[in-house]
Amino acid sequence: MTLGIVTAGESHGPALVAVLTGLPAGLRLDRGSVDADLRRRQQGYGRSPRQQLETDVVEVLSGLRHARTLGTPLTLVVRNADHRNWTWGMSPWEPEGEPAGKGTKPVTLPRPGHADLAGVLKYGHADVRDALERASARHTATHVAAGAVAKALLAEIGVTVAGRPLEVGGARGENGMREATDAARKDRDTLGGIVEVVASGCPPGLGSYAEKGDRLDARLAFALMGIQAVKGVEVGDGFALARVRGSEAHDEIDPGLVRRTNRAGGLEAGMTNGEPVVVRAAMKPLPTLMKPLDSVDLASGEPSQALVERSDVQAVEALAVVAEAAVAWELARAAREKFGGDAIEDFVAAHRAYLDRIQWPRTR
Ligand SMILES: Cc1cc2nc3c(=O)[nH]c(=O)nc-3n(C[C@H](O)[C@H](O)[C@H](O)COP(=O)(O)O)c2cc1C
Ligand SMILES: C=C(O[C@@H]1CC(C(=O)O)=C[C@@H](OP(=O)(O)O)[C@H]1O)C(=O)O
Repeated sequence: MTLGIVTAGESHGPALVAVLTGLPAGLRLDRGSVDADLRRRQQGYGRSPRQQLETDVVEVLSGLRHARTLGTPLTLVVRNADHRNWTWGMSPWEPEGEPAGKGTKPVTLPRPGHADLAGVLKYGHADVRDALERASARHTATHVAAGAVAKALLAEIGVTVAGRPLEVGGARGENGMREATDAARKDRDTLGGIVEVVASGCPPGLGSYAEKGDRLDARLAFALMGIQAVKGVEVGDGFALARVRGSEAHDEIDPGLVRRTNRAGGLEAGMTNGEPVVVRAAMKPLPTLMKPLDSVDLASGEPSQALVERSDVQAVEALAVVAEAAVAWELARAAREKFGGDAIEDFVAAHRAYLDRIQWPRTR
């Protein structure tokens, strides 16, 4: 038994969709909690005016009745309010009438750092928009909705997951991050940053060392690296561990099987070890600059400048929410693999029986 997800949808198309499989029946979902996470993802200092156009809320098309899962595919939809400005430009069928609104002219000025150049070459598109629409991080909205479902499942076994921004453009602290954002906006530039996600309450033994695809550290890295603009992932003390000795790197074990430190970020040999899971993700500066970078016009082959669109100056707070959802999803997937069950009661009972077997948590 495992969780599966397929998402679809373009940034300015009618809607974004996620189909989730492998959920147990009887899991209670709270619409307000899903919408609250969608709202958190839209917030953050430095977001684009697009966020004023959108009020992301979840719609459910299947798999849920009276707020309880049916154990069948759960279909989540988040509509794009901005689509009303793109009905001609993003029409799924041959557009009718005269070109109107946005997206009517082909984009031929690829932005360094975005999907634009490799996307048109790979798929044979004449219009960069055909690549950027799906590459856009807009569809992280559906992953956040899925993450809210995963968090509801994890809550049944006492696991909580929380993401937060640590740095924006090298600056720490709320004021520092805001100042850095304001300075970049003034210079018509963009920033990246670092986020951290901590999951508490995981029992030892989620994930496995059996194959590399089973290793939870590898799966978390994949889940985080799969988010747009994430270029580095760190588990626990990560890169810093490479610079210290073993005596300073590992987490010694005390009676009660607790650790004095958590440099491993709660993961050893691809498994949770009972300590909080701690992972970080590094985001590069966003590719759409108001002061555009040099590029080439694909229509003429002549030197030019990249497409200037509205853009976030930075989206690190949004990334913290998306990364939280990604970690929640991977942990929920590992928990489904370990505890199984068609009904939520079976899942919870299997978790309880496991804790009883390993006598967790241990008392000193
Ligand atoms: C929450 C979020 C918001 C983003 N907003 C923008 C944006 O407004 N402008 C932009 O150029 N890139 C934005 N990006 C990043 C691009 O989607 C990303 O850089 C692009 O798809 C290329 O993929 P890569 O950076 O992973 O190579 C955002 C990413 C995330 C996670
Ligand atoms: C729409 C969202 O993020 C978008 C992600 C994005 C990109 O290139 O990734 C580019 C921008 O799109 P637009 O040009 O429509 O403003 C962001 O606003 C969102 O997060 O909801």
